[in-house]
Amino acid sequence: MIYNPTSGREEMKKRLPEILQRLERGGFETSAHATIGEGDATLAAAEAVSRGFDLIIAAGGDGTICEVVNGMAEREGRPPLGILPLGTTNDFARALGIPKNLEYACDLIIQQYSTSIDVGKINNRYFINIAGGGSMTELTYEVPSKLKTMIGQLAYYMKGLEKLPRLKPIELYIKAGDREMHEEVMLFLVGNTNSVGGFEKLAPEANINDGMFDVIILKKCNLAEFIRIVSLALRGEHLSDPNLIYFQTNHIEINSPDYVQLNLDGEFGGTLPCVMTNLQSHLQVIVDESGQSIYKKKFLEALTTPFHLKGHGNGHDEGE
Ligand SMILES: Nc1ncnc2c1ncn2[C@@H]1O[C@H](COP(=O)(O)OP(=O)(O)OP(=O)(O)O)[C@@H](O)[C@H]1O
Repeated sequence: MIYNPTSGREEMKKRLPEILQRLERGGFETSAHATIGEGDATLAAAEAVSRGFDLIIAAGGDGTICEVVNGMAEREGRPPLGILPLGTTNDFARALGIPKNLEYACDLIIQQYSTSIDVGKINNRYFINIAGGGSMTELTYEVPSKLKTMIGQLAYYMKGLEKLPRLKPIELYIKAGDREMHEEVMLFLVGNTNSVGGFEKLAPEANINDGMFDVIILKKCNLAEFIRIVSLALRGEHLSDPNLIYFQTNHIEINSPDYVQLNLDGEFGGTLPCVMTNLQSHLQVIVDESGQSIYKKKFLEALTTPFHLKGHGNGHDEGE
């Protein structure tokens, strides 16, 4: 297990022994590595593959999972990946239906049912959820970790509000299949899953193993339009808006005369130009076999079992 002790609200600092014990009880012999800073999860994952571990668990936010995937993606004989979501938003875990409750997420890993997922390759790096650039996309790595520890998701909204008055368009040259574009845009997002930045309906058509990226480009607009489109996106009603360009592709090249930073799964990922290719079904990831999260199942069980009330059982509250 490769875990980031600083992810989200730093839960792993307290819960490591309990989590390892749960996995051991589930039949695993475990070894844990605490990351010490940027890039460490990538090195640890590459080493875990060469040492022949049967399973690698990434415990952290999307940034940590992405670093782990970067250590595994190129290696032959890579084992499946398990996820313990510990970040602030956990878009990737949400897209795969992996519960945020750590006990349930461990139980899922113990079941060891895996499915293959697409991985995005961008220049010489990899992403699992999203690559993007332009206004607001740098927000995810500008929010200080301490602030996220203290106030969670709210830290992103605060930073977003602070940046709103300084929105600026960028000039992009885009090539994807037969499509060639030259546009002034506010931002571009290349998604691998349907869940981005806590917006669960941003790319409703996205499928985790269809071999396709979902590309969303917001054309140059003013502040009022920007806010209107963000609120439409929250409801999943944004795709037909004339300010948006939306298409699917498995390969895209983006260039710009401007200095444009790239955001890969919530972390800084270099600058444009970039070439992105979708590596279909490249990685095995442990998910819920029935497609319904254990958390949801237990919740539904609790609703439909008349005597599943407080004081019944061992008194240990496993709910979220
Ligand atoms: N020991 C450490 N101390 C400080 N930073 C670390 C440490 N280990 C890893 N990191 C950094 O943490 C970042 C990844 O954080 P991660 O995405 O897991 O959590 P988060 O940022 O709290 O969650 P979210 O992305 O949902 O907001 C990477 O930039 C990585 O370099």
